[in-house]
This record gives sequence, structure tokens and C-alpha cells, in this order.
Amino acid sequence: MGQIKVGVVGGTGYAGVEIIRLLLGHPHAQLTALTSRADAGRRVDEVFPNLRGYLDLTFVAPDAARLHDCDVVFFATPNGTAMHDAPRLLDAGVRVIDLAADFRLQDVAEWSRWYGMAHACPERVPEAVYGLPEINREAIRSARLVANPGCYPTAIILGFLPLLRSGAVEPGRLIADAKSGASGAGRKAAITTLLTEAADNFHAYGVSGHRHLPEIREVLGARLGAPVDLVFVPHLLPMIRGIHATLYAGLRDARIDLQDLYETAYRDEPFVDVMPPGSHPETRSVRGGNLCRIAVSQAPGSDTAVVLSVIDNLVKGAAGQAVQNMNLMFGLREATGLESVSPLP
Ligand SMILES: NC(=O)C1=CN([C@@H]2O[C@H](COP(=O)(O)OP(=O)(O)OC[C@H]3O[C@@H](n4cnc5c(N)ncnc54)[C@H](OP(=O)(O)O)[C@@H]3O)[C@@H](O)[C@H]2O)C=CC1
Ligand SMILES: CC(=O)N[C@@H](CCC(=O)OP(=O)(O)O)C(=O)O
Repeated sequence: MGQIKVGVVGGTGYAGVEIIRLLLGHPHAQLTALTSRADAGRRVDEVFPNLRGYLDLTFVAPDAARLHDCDVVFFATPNGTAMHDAPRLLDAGVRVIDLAADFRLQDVAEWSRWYGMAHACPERVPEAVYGLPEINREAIRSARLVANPGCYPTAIILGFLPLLRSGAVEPGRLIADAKSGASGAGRKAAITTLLTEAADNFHAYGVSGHRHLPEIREVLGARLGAPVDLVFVPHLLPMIRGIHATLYAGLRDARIDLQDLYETAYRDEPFVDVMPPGSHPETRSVRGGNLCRIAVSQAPGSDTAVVLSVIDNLVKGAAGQAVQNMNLMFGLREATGLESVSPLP
């Protein structure tokens, strides 16, 4: 096949530059239009010296007509951006993958409550496909508009899914205790992610309600055909990349073979690795890669399942998953360009 012409709106953010990094190693993608308002006119490799020698492109303003020449445009922009610009691109026949939350919730009123703004194109929301290939692979293949999942939801949904699908747990009594590295907050300046605030420190945030909560509820609930509820507490870890989610669920029958349940559920998934019994997945084992590594356990005599789920928030939690979705949308092998091994240490 010919090269897929790719645009990235928000090419100077952490998720955007990760898409650029991944697509430089993709045999069928041609980076065509990379946007930034602040850095328009600057060479990409001047802004990101790690890319010197790999591409010869200059950032352009996001309204550049050149986006219309693309086959697919990734929006790696703040929430509330793609909903203004995606409709024109879709009307011009360009496929859109939004890494933000604009099209993740089918319940638009709920979306507006959590995101604090009116939706600019509620009529386009029903056509959006939630881009978690492990649950929506077939719909993604024919989608024109993909809502790439949030980073916490990716780790948490993949972690809970086998338990819920099998009916092994009560869907209303789940607990997700999750930690993220600081790159999850993006590249913009903010006090909480200053080195002097985040390093040698550890704290929870969003305990009274984080916007990923309705996303997890809606996606799992739709999958299950019944309401799902959970306690979700995110934390900020003094590291750069990675999410570690520790998930707890009460088992209906403590005799279940959890290892077999998870191995069977994810046997054919290229990007979910169910580790052997007794494993403790490390965030560095998925650093820079598109894998979600999962370990599941149950203490002797306990009726609580404990699931450990790790991802790189910028890869399986954002850019890698977006490229996985692009591969599906363009009929490519799903793992194309996503097969690098994480470095240790
Ligand atoms: N970081 C992560 O781990 C994850 C992020 N996401 C989501 O991906 C999106 C990008 O995140 P991240 O890369 O961290 O964010 P950053 O803050 O690092 O980058 C944002 C990018 O968007 C551009 N931008 C900002 N406002 C606009 C606008 N109004 N129109 C066009 N471009 C704009 C910025 O450049 P400029 O201002 O120069 O135009 C910049 O390139 C967010 O929605 C985030 O929630 C999802 C999962 C994980
Ligand atoms: C550490 C940190 O701040 N993480 C971010 C997660 C950002 C993200 O992936 O979320 P959206 O795409 O849904 O905005 C947060 O909790 O807001």
C-alpha cells in the first residue's frame, strides 16, 4: 500500500512528540503536517534535538490547510480542542484520532458536567468509536473518528475486564488505586509537576472525583450491559513515565482460577501480557512500549482478587494506542511500528 499521510495537531506536547517518535519507525506512515501555535515556523529537530537526522519538517500553525491533505489526523491537544476542528476534517474525508477526551463519553451531558464546557459537536459523538482495541477491534477497523482512551482508563479497564466479563465479581464494588508519572500531566508549566514539588514526594489527587471515573464507568458498563461502579483514586508518582494500577474486586466464588481466566481472556492480544503467578509488573518493563502487563493474585483464603496493571501512559496510554488504532483503521497489521522492547534499567 502507499504511505499514509499523517497530521499531528499538538506535535510539541508529550503525547504528540511520542506519536512522531513512533511513526518515524513506521514503514507505512509519512509525517506530513505537525502543528504547534507557539513553535510554528521552527524546525521539529530544533525543538526536539533527539529527532535530529530523522526528519526534515517544520511545525505549522494548526489551521494550516495542509491538514486537509492528510489521510489521518491525530489530535494530541487539550480537552475541548478537537471537537471544534474535527468535523471539518471528517467532512473532507480525513480520518481523526483524538487523544483527548472530546469523543470518549457517549453521554454528552455527563461529559459537559465533568469537563466544564458545552460540547461543540454533540451530533458527531455517536459516530465516535472508543479506541481500546481489546474491546472494540472490529468497530475501530471501519471507524472514521476514534476516541483514544485516557491513560488511567486503559490500565484500569484492561485490568478489570476479565473479572467483569466472566461474572466473577460484583460490578458495583470495585476499587482502583492508581499511580502515574508526571508526564501524564503534559508538558505545559504547572506547579505540581515542578521538580521541586514532584520529586521526593508522593500524594493522591482527585479523590472526590477524577474525570476518568465516568469514562471507566461508561465503557465497562456498556461492555457488561449493567452499571459498573468503582472507587478510583489517582496518585502522582515522582517518576516521568508509567502508570501502575492496583485493582481490588470482591469475588463471588473464591475458588475461581484467576490465572487461567486472565490467560484465556488475553491469549490472542498482541499488547496485553499476563505474567506468571506471583509476578509484580514494573512500570519500567513497559517504558516506551505499547504493552499492558498484568498480574493477578488472590491471597490464600481471601475472596478478594488483586490485579496489578502497568502501562506507559504516553504509549499504551496515549500515542502507542493511537498508532495501534491507526493500523486497524488502515488495514495494517496491528503491531506495525509498535514492536520495540523496553530498555532496562
Ligand atoms: N500525557 C499523557 O500521558 C496523556 C495525555 N492524553 C491526552 O492527550 C492530549 C495531549 O496531552 P499532552 O501531550 O500531555 O499535552 P501537552 O500539554 O504536553 O501538549 C499539548 C499540545 O497541544 C497544543 N495545543 C494546545 N492548545 C491547542 C489548541 N487550542 N489548538 C491546537 N493545539 C493546541 C500545544 O502546542 P501549542 O500550544 O504550541 O499549539 C501542544 O503541542 C491531552 O488531551 C491529554 O489529556 C491522553 C493520555 C495520556
Ligand atoms: C499525572 C496526571 O496529571 N495525569 C493526568 C492524566 C491525563 C490524561 O491522560 O487524561 P485525559 O486525556 O483524559 O485528559 C490527570 O490526572 O489529569
